[in-house]
Parts: sequence; C-alpha cells; structure tokens
Amino acid sequence: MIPRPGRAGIIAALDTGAVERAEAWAAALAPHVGCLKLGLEFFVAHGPAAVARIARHAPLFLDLKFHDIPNTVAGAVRSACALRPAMLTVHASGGAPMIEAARRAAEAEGGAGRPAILAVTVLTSTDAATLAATGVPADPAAQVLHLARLALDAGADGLVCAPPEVAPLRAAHGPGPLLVVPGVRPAGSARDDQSRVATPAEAAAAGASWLVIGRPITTAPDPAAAAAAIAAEIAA
Ligand SMILES: O=c1ccn([C@@H]2O[C@H](COP(=O)(O)O)[C@@H](O)[C@H]2O)c(=O)[nH]1
Repeated sequence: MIPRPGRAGIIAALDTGAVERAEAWAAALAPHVGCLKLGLEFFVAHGPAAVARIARHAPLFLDLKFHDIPNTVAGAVRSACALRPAMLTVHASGGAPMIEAARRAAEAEGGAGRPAILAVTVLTSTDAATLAATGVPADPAAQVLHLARLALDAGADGLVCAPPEVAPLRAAHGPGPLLVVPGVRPAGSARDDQSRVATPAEAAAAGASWLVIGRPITTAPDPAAAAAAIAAEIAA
C-alpha cells in the first residue's frame, strides 16, 4: 500500500552496516516515525533476510536507487517486492523506459500492496558545480523539474528531491505525487555532505509528503527524543 500521511511524515534513515544497531534504532524510533529506510550500506552487508528483520518494526522504504537497463531494473523490482516494501527508488536519470519497466514490475509482482516507485531526481548532496561537472548544464532546481516531468510521465508514483524543490514541484504537479525529501536539517544541526537543505518545518510547509532524516536522529544522544522533537516541530 502506498503511504500518504496527512501531514509530512518522518522516515528515519538507518544508515549502518550493523544489524544490532539497526534493530535497536528501529525499535526505539518506530513509535515516533512513519517509516524506516534501509539503503545500500545495510543491504550490501546483510541482504534481504536482515532487511525483513528490521521491517518487522515499521513500514519499509527500501532505498537501493536502481539504475540499469529496463530488464535488469524490472528484475530487481520483482525481487525487492518479496520484502513488501512501501517504497522503492530508481534514478530518474535512468530514463523513461527504465522507470516504465520498474512500475510494470511493481504492479505485476506487488499487486494491490505494491511498493510506490520513487524517482530520485538530483541527489541532495549535489550542488551546481558538481552537477555541471557531470555534463548537465542546468542548475539543480531546473534539472529536478525536468527529471520530475520525465519520471511522472513514465509512471513514477513520486519523486525524491531536496527541500528547495518541493514548492516548485507542487506548483507544477499539484498534490498527487509523493514528494520524499532528504536534506532535512533541524536548526543548528550539521549539514554533513548535504548541499540543498532546509529545516523540517520548512520542508513540511512547502508540501513534502515525507521527510527523510538520518544523522540528525541517529547521531543524537537520544535518537527517540530527537525524532519526537522533529515530529513536534512538524506538528507545530
Ligand atoms: O538525494 C538523496 C537521496 C537519498 N538520500 C538518502 O537520505 C538519507 C539522508 O541521510 P542524512 O543522514 O539525513 O543526511 C541517506 O540515507 C541518503 O542515502 C539523500 O540523502 N539524498
């Protein structure tokens, strides 16, 4: 089932290669967040069985950012459906045929409870200079809008974007698409390697569906209290 919270929900990013640590975070954070995200660090280290163990605590966002030829991505989506994730990611820059293949595979394998296919637009760590160095002349905001149109037309259920792009995407596409937003930093938090950032309240007010928050929660002395404080900031 595709999750659509009434106001911006919190996805806790459990970025670790340690199963016990991920399990402890999952148990502590599940009462305060709507979804748990596992990504490449955890999946590459421990595989699907360990992912299933963590997913007992809360709905799963499996963030593996598929980017390959359509047939290979379709196969990866079919395999991922066995874990019953709520959301899966592909890179929008993989192009329309790849995204269409991901959507078809999710529908065929996941049925009514299929995962939402989210297209990652421009990574939130990418600034204008980094993007230009890849050969893309547009600035990140314009490239996000371009890739968003492509991905939604190809059947993506939603987008991964940075906080500053949420309002322009809502203006262009309305309330329909899921907008899943990393690069969220409570006031006073370290920016780390993120480039295009805003606070939880700002991202929520702009129209984000979900805020993806990792280190501001997981490196806090009390991760559950940090998540609860962010939830209170969003609610206020
Ligand atoms: O553009 C993107 C896509 C995915 N992410 C992921 O979100 C979290 C963010 O973690 P923080 O510790 O809050 O920076 C992380 O798992 C990334 O892989 C992203 O940051 N940007």
